[in-house]
Amino acid sequence: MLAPQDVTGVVLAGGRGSRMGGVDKGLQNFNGMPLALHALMRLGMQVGETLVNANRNLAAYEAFGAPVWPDAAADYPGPLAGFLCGLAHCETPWLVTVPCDTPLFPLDLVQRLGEAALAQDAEIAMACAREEDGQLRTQPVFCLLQVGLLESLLAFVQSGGRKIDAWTAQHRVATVTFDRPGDDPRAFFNANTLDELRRLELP
Ligand SMILES: Nc1nc2c(ncn2[C@@H]2O[C@H](COP(=O)(O)OP(=O)(O)OP(=O)(O)O)[C@@H](O)[C@H]2O)c(=O)[nH]1
Ligand SMILES: [Mg+2]
Repeated sequence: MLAPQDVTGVVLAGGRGSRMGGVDKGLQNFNGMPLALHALMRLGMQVGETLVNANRNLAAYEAFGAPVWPDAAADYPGPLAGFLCGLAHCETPWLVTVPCDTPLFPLDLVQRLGEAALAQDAEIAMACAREEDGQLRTQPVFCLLQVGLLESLLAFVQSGGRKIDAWTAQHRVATVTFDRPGDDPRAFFNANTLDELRRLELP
């Protein structure tokens, strides 16, 4: 088993939130608490250290109590910028990423990704789950990464790469499907719009 103290968790909150009208998505309330704080608390139970990657309203994120780091480049190159930021500030052998907009993600996310990574001697473990349309799809923003991948990711992003799957395909990846009896079918539902956010709040 991967020991929680060997893992740093980063909450990805550095996007533009354009489908939400340009608001800072991580600071929008979900059941009365900012989305990114939900993610941070859920992740904090599963790992030794946590970080937040955000590019706006840094003081609001700092109030959550974890270190906050913005992207090194200010041009919003996408979620991989958050992976880079997390790897650059990670002091443990593994980093796990979660987006700020998926507040119901599994409480055993890190444990199951870690088990698969170790069992398959993988450098990366990625979640896979059923979406609202019923289709199973990889969930590339839920990723467990060996910290030594920083150089590889830096080279990929510097050469213009933006797609998570295109980068992870260069490495040994274990895919973990969260589709067991007892798994919450809504665990990976995310909120891209305010409507989706209100719908996620329903029981
Ligand atoms: N650091 C960083 N994170 C990003 C960037 N773009 C997206 N993300 C994060 O990656 C995750 C998935 O991205 P999206 O769901 O597309 O979120 P978003 O980009 O804020 O929203 P849209 O602008 O509507 O696409 C979210 O947790 C975002 O915060 C970026 O340029 N930099
Ligand atoms: Mg986006």
